Amino acid sequence: MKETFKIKKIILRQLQMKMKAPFTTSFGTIHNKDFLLIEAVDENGLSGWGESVAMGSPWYSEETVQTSQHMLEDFLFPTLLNAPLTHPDEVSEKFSHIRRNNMAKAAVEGAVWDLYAKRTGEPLAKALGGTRDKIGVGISIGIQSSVNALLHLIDGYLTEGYQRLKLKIKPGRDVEVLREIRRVYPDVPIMADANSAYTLKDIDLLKRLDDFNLMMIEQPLEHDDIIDHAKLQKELSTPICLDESIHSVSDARKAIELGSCKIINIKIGRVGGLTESKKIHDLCAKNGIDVWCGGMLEAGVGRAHNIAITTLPQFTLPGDTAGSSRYWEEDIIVPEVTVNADGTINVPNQPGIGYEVNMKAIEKYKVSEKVFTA
Ligand SMILES: O=C(O)CCC(=O)c1ccccc1C(=O)O
Ligand SMILES: [Mg+2]
Repeated sequence: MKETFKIKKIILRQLQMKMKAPFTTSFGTIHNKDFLLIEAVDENGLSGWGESVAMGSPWYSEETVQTSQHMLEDFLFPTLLNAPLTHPDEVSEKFSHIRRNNMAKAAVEGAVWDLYAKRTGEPLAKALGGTRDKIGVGISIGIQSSVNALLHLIDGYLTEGYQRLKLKIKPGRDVEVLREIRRVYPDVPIMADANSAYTLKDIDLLKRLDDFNLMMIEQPLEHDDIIDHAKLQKELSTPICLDESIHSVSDARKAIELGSCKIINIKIGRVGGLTESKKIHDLCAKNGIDVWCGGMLEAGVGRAHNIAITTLPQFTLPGDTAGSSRYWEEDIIVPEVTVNADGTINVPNQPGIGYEVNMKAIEKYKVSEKVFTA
């Protein structure tokens, strides 16, 4: 019989960390990262950790730090506290009567996965069915004030070893920028992420992107669309990757059926957790759809979860999980995440997420703290 366990206490901390450099996408600029950290404690006093990726403002998705806090405090924690569990897959089942709010759900589900793996004494990557001991990573670079500034950044990141570049684009900062970057770097793997900045009216411009031998174009059209993306994919030779449009394995199935994309970016928070991420991964593996792990400018706890999920076999393309020092003066885990000269990250083999939380750093960046008990 499987051992049952219960979450007896949850500590919810809000943190604010200043980014080393502001990060600009087509939807806006992020200077400070506001987020929630969740510590779920079992009957033995063992803790599991999760991180919410909802931002301060609803520009990438509808969730914010405050809406996540509301969902967690008023709906998700009460559902979970004291409920007998045998496996973390049961968490998303318990949450299934609550619509959406995937980032809030994923944050606490991630804490339960970490706790479960610590209880069984295995790395989270193994608990998830991961098979790699290293993962390949690229770098996502925000929109810069000039092409020269972008070239300077690219030079540094390629020297560090990152395996591919993801360049953020928006109308007016697309064809010319990519042409210039391709001129200097004819062979570097490059992808472009539009964060929904275009519509089908821009089809002629989007077709010109086929000239740049891009690995993919990520989420060119509306955040909730899969129909127009299917029309666009028929017109482009560059593969379309969906990010914002995919919230569940059911969304993924429909997008694949329609031909809306050839690649899916899995973000644990966007799809409601690790269990749903695994389901999307398995569906993509069956259908020959390449998968990679997207990033949400995570601090160390979220970064560790991204590393763990990326060890699954269908994560065939480099992800956005860069090293801690790309974002932070000081991260909230020990050791920090570092990237090898060949653009890989070593997957930790300690139990759970495999990194210690840095309580001193957490105290330093903490804005508020609340404790919930069964
Ligand atoms: O964490 C990273 O480095 C990736 C950053 C990134 O591209 C991103 C950051 C915030 C919101 C959306 C996105 C995105 O992938 O679209
Ligand atoms: Mg994206």
